[in-house]
Amino acid sequence: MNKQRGLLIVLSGPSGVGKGTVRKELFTQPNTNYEYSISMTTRAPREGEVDGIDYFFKTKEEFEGLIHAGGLLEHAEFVGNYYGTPLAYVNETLDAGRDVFLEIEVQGAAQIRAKAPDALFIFLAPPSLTALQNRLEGRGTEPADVIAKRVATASQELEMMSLYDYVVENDEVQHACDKINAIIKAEHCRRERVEKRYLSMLKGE
Ligand SMILES: Nc1nc2c(ncn2[C@@H]2O[C@H](COP(=O)(O)OP(=O)(O)O)[C@@H](O)[C@H]2O)c(=O)[nH]1
Ligand SMILES: Nc1ncnc2c1ncn2[C@@H]1O[C@H](COP(=O)(O)OP(=O)(O)O)[C@@H](O)[C@H]1O
Repeated sequence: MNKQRGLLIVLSGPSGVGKGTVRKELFTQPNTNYEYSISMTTRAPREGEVDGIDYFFKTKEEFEGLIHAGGLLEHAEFVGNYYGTPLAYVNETLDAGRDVFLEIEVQGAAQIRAKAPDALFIFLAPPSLTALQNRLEGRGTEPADVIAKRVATASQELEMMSLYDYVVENDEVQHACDKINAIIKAEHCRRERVEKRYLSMLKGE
């Protein structure tokens, strides 16, 4: 029998909710069987960010070239910059039977839902809008006007929550990680059960 294709896991949510923090924590834990897909962006690197680890940093022209060449699974413009997921890496990894973990904003997640409805969609939600604003201010990576734009965008992003398979509140990082791992495990069990049922139906059992 062919190796089962990996599961595409999409973690999304508003800027500042803690997606990056939760994702990094998930990847420090043993027994994570998923691979992180490093995104492309035209945003300038923040202090300490490394090309090829945090993002593949691209010029606007390079990014637009990738869009036209069909090199991205999804892409979106977020507060003045492009962000996108490399298509070849995702397909190759899934075809090799390994799960792929994307950490992206909501417009990109909606594009993936249209193209790959069998992906697993998890929305990371803040305990409150005030907590979200505090986290963005506390991170200190953006000036006040950019924070204001990100908070304004967050209200629209939160409205997309109901389109996701699961909503996980990021109250405490470890708690959010435990919930995400439990969801992924449960999804694998569900898929195995569906496949078994389908195979036995094909065999006429
Ligand atoms: N659509 C899409 N969004 C992405 C991608 N990579 C990152 N993002 C999202 O773009 C938004 C801005 O990212 P960034 O500037 O790094 O800020 P931060 O995530 O708040 O630290 C965040 O919501 C990211 O999750 C991607 O490949 N595609
Ligand atoms: N559960 C949490 N409780 C308190 N602060 C958090 C939590 N998760 C993340 N943070 C903090 O919030 C800020 C934004 O987190 P980050 O991971 O950069 O968000 P995102 O990637 O969604 O934009 C960071 O300063 C981070 O340390």
